[in-house]
Amino acid sequence: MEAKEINPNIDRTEKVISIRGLKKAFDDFEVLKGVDLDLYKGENLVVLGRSGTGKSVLIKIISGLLQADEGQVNVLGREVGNLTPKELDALRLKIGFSFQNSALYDSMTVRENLEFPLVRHAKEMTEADRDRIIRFVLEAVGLSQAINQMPSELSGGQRKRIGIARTLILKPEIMLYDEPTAGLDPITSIEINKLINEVQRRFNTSSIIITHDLTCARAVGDRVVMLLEGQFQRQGKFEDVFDTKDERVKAFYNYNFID
Ligand SMILES: Nc1ncnc2c1ncn2[C@@H]1O[C@H](COP(=O)(O)OP(=O)(O)OP(=O)(O)O)[C@@H](O)[C@H]1O
Repeated sequence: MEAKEINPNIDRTEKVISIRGLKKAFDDFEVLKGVDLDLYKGENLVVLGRSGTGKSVLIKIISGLLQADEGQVNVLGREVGNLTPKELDALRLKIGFSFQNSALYDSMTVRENLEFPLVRHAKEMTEADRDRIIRFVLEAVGLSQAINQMPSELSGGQRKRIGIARTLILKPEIMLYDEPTAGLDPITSIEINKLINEVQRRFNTSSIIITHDLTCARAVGDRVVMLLEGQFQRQGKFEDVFDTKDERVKAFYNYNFID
């Protein structure tokens, strides 16, 4: 897979997420030991790390699903830890989550799955507008023909696309992708990587992509950071992150390309 052509439209004067000194422990197990992180407007930032290093904990804290023990977590100009539940709900509407399992409702058609967030959060919208937006996001993910299908009739890659369409429907400013290529074959993974880049360009989103798939990291990351032992040890362009004598980083790279 080709390396990412860095998005020329990144605005490095505007941070959509800014984290300083973030710490999080569960009982006496310190998962995040003082993490600093900035996400710039229009940027795709990949967070790499082995299983259990705290990548999911990080995005749960960003979205207010978990409380930090220490540190500042600023998202779209708001300090997440200080928000009321109502303010947090409003902030979350600006964040699109693409979950590992796509989180579709199996008993609803694709159209109904996409309609669901609009019915909940854009109650005043006319049916014609809803229909137009549903068709627009389906076209954006390349699945216009699936509108009346059930999720069970779709492949893993197609379900992932519908999951992404459902997050796009509320026009998020930030996208959080949790292991977007997990469980997908290599060709479908490449298609999802392309889609992540298309979403970035077309919807002008800023994204955090958490993954341990180096092909994905290389294909979608304008910048890559590596979470190791509770801190970001390396950051930069994909090639720079792995241009190191650090055995832990080299082991991660070699393991990924073992097969
Ligand atoms: N609510 C919780 N209570 C207790 N421990 C937790 C909780 N959430 C996460 N952990 C622990 O924090 C550590 C980091 O978990 P996390 O899910 O963030 O890992 P990850 O890097 O996303 O890994 P994976 O790639 O496997 O999803 C793990 O050891 C996990 O057991």
